[in-house]
Amino acid sequence: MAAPFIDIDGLRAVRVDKDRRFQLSVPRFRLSSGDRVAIIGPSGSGKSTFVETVACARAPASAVRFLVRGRGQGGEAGAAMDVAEAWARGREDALTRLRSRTFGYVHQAGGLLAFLSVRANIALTQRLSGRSDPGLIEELGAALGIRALFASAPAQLSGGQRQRVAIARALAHRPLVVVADEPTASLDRRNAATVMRLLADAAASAGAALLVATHDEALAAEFGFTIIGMHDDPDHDGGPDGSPGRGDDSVQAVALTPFPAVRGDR
Ligand SMILES: Nc1ncnc2c1ncn2[C@@H]1O[C@H](COP(=O)(O)OP(=O)(O)OP(=O)(O)O)[C@@H](O)[C@H]1O
Repeated sequence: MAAPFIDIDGLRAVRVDKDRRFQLSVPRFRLSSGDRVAIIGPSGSGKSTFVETVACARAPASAVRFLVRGRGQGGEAGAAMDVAEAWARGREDALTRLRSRTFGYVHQAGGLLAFLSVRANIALTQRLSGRSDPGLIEELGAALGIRALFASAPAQLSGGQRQRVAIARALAHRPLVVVADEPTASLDRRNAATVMRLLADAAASAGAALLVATHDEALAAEFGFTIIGMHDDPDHDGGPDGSPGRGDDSVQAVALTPFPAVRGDR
């Protein structure tokens, strides 16, 4: 059995506002090729914090183990990188390389660049990762039904069309892991189901793992996602950094439910 792309034990992420402190604990999380996982929870429960941390866009406060098996120079799945150590040592270049080659990111409202055409938006991830592949851009355009929109500007598209372009962009550099943060939040039910289907199919045919943050558990269940929820963390007892302990109203502490044993290797 191949090693997982993401391998996390005992991760803690912290966000500090003026008078409030939010802490997320992740006891264990693994993501392997072909996995389809949905992080479910109400607004403010830490879904974005989790997926951004997994995608190496946000530094963890601490982690017992945080390994990401990224793409090597030639595009193959390479050796695992110790992401917690890379953050701790300020290895920005290594983290940037890992992000641009390994992850494809779909933002809530598409996150397209207004001054670039649809085609140039899709090509962006290939440029950033140094993997030019015009043929794949054409293929994705056809598969996602946006080929006719390539010369358009993002402002000319509907919300559903923008999300399709965002999906194409997230897959154009052949990432190992596709991360989508509330990809259907701004869409009506029909468009949300269409976008989720396209996202799931595109990730599956690319052999990528898919991690989605959503408040729509029914939609995630419909598309066969393994569902992981957020819950209040009764064990929160203050951190080693001198953070407040249990019973302090200024701390909201939540934990990611441990990954369910859905496969024999977990
Ligand atoms: N910019 C910020 N600065 C400080 N704390 C923040 C910031 N953004 C969010 N938080 C805190 O982190 C917690 C988790 O936020 P996060 O965005 O991860 O939740 P979410 O589940 O993704 O919410 P939503 O569904 O509304 O996007 C929030 O409850 C808030 O207290």
